[in-house]
Amino acid sequence: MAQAGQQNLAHPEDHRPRPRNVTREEALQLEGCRHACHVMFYASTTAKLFDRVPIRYVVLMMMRFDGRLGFPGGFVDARDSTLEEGLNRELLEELGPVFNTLKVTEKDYRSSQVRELPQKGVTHFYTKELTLEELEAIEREGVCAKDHGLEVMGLVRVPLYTLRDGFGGLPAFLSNNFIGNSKSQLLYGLRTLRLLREDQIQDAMWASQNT
Ligand SMILES: O=c1[nH]cnc2c1ncn2[C@@H]1O[C@H](COP(=O)(O)OP(=O)(O)O)[C@@H](O)[C@H]1O
Repeated sequence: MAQAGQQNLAHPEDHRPRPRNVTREEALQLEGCRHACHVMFYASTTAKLFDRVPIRYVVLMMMRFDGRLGFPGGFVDARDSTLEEGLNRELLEELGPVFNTLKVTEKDYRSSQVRELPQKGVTHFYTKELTLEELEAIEREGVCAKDHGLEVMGLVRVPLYTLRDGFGGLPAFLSNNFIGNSKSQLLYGLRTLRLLREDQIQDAMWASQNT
C-alpha cells in the first residue's frame, strides 16, 4: 500500500523528530513500541446545507475526553491477536453494539506511522466507506456505548465545504485541537479517497492558518 501523502503537520519551529511512514509489515516487526489503530468512517450523501451547500460526504471523528478531536479506535494490546481484532474491540467499547456485527477488516487498512517521542509508538490508520444508514446507526447507537460520556464525549461530522466567509466549514474545523497525528490522517484520507480535490484541501488549510 502506497504511503505517500500523509504529511506531518508539525510547526516549522518544532524540532522534534517527525513521525515517519512505515509499511504494515515493518511496523509489526518493530520492537518495544505500542500499536494504536484508528478508523475514519465515511458515507456519501445528497443532503444540502441550507438547501444550497452540498454536504457530499459525511466523515466521522469524535470529541475525546481530553477536549481534542480524533478518530475512533485505540491501543491494541496482548489480548488481541491482530491489529483489526484490537481495533474492533475498541470500536465496540467506544461506539457500541453496532460493532458486534460491523467489522473493520485488513482491506480497510491504509497506512502506518511511527513516532519516537514521547515514547515509541505506531499509529495504524484505516478508512471504511459505509452506507449513510450504517453511519447513522453508529451515531444513534453511540450513546449506548460503554465509553459514551467518559472517553468519548460525542461523535462529530467533519464539514467538507467552505462557507462564503472563507473560514466557516472545513477551515474552522481544521483550527480545532487534534490528538496525535489525527489531523494529518484526516487530510490523508480526504486526499487519497478523493473526497476533496487537492486545491480544496490546500485552500482550507491556508484559510485555517491565516484567517
Ligand atoms: O485519531 C487518532 N489518530 C492517531 N493517533 C491517535 C488518535 N487518537 C489517539 N491517538 C494516539 O493513539 C494512542 C492511543 O490513544 P487512544 O486514546 O486512542 O487509546 P485508548 O483508547 O486505548 O486509551 C495515543 O498515543 C494517542 O495519542
